[in-house]
Amino acid sequence: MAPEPVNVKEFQELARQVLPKMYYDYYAGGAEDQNSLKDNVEAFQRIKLRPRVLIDVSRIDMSTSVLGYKISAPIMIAPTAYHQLAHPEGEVATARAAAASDTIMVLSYMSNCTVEEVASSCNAVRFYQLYVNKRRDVSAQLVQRAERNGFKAIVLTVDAPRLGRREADIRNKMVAPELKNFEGLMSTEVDIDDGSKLEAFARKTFDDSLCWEDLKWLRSVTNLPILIKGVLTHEDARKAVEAGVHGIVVSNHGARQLDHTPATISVLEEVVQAVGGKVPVIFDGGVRRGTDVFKALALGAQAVLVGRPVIYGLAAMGQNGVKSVIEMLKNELELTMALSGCPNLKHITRSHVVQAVGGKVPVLFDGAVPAGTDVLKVLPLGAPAVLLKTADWEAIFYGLAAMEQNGVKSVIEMLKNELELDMALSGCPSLKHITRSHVMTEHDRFHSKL
Ligand SMILES: Cc1cc2nc3c(=O)[nH]c(=O)nc-3n(C[C@H](O)[C@H](O)[C@H](O)COP(=O)(O)O)c2cc1C
Ligand SMILES: CCCCC(=O)C(=O)O
Repeated sequence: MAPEPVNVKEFQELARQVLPKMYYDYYAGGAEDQNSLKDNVEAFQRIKLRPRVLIDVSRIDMSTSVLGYKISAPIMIAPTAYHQLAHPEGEVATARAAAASDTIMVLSYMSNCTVEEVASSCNAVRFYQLYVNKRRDVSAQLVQRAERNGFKAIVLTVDAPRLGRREADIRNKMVAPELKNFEGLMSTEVDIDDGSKLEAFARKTFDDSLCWEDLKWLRSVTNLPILIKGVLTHEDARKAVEAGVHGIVVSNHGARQLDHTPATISVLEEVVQAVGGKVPVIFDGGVRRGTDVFKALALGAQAVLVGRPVIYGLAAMGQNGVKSVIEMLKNELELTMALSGCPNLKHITRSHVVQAVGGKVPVLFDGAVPAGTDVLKVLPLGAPAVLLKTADWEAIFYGLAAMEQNGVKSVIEMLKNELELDMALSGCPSLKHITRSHVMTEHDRFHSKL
C-alpha cells in the first residue's frame, strides 16, 4: 500500500498510479513547452518570507469572506473539468468535500455531474464557471439553471477563446466525454480521428468572438455577481473594473492556455494595484503549500483557488482525498501564520514577503529554439519579421532531413499555427495588435517591485 501522503504534492503520484495515462496527462499537462507550468510553481520559491516575532499567535483565525460568503480559510476549489474521469462520484464528491471543509467550490462548465446533482448533494457555497458558447442560448440556459439552483456567482473564464495547445492531449487523442448538462441542448460530439477531441470540442463550441461588450449580454441573463477569470495585466484589470465586474481572478488557467505567460504570482501585485481595492482579487496557479497561500495574500489576494491538487486528491481517495488536500493546505497556512506572527489574515501584509535577489540573465530570443511564442515575443520588441535562415535554424534542417520538402513545410506551418494560436490567446487579431506591452522581460521584472 502506498504511504499516506503528508503534503499535497504527494497526491500527484498517487493519482498518477490510479489514473489511465490519457486522463493523468490531461490533468497534469500544460501548454506547448510547459514553461509557464513550471514557472507557476517555481516563482513561489523566488519570494521569501519576512516573519515577525514575539506576537501572540496562540489563536489563529484564518476565516474570511468572498463576495459576502464566509469561509473557514482563503482556500477555494478552482473550476476544473471532468471530475468523473478522476472518480466515479465526480463533482458531487468534490462539492461534499468543499462543504466539509467549509469552503467555496467553483463548478466547471465542463462538469460531468449536472448543476442540479451538485446543488442537491450538499450545502457548500458554489459559484458557477462559464464558457460562452457560440450558441448563446445554451450558455444563458446553463447560467439560469445555476442561478435557480442556488449558485452564488458566475465566474466567466476569459482566457480560452480557443483551447491551448496541449501536446500530450494531441498525442493521446484525448476524448471529449459526454456532458449531461448539455443533454437536450446541444450535441457534445466531435467528429475527428486525430488530435485532441477536447480541442476540437472547444473550437466547435466556444465563442472566440467574445469581447468586453458581451459582459452586457451576460448581465442581461443573470442577476448573479460576475467574476472574470484569466486576467494577467493591469490593462485588463482596469477594463474589468470599468466594465463593472464584481471580482477578478488572476489566472493563466494553470498554464494550459498560452505558454510563456508569466507565473501568476509574479503579476498578482500589478493587478491588485490596478484594481485599487474596488473589487476582490482572487488568485490561482501553482498553489501547493500553505506558504504559497500566505504569499498570495501578502501580495493582495483575497483568496486562492486550487486546481490540480484537488483533482489528484479526488483521483486518489475520492471525497476524503479532496478534503485532505484542502485541510493540509489550511493546516500549513495556519502554521505559516503562526511562524510569521500573523494571528489573523489582516495581519498578513506586503511587508511579510520580499522578492529574492538575483535571477537569470535575460535571454529573449535565441534563434535555435523556434516556437510560435518566440515569434510573438520578438515582434513587439521591434522586429518587423523573423528571418529564418536555414544555416542557423536547426528545426528547418531536421524537418528537411526527416521529411524533405514536406518536413520543411510542416515546420513552417507548425510555427504559423502556433503563432496564430498565441495571437488568439493574447487578444491580437492582427500583427499590429502585438505591442511592447504584450511581453515582459527579466529587465522589466527587476524594475517592478517583485
Ligand atoms: C484538468 C484541468 C481542467 C481545468 N478545467 C477548467 C475549466 O473547465 N474551466 C476553467 O475556467 N478553468 C479550468 N482549469 C483551470 C483551473 O481553474 C485553474 O485556473 C488552474 O488549475 C490553477 O492552477 P493549478 O492547477 O496549478 O492550481 C482547469 C485546470 C485543470 C488542471
Ligand atoms: C474543452 C475543455 C475545457 C476544460 C479546460 O478548461 C481545461 O482543460 O483547461
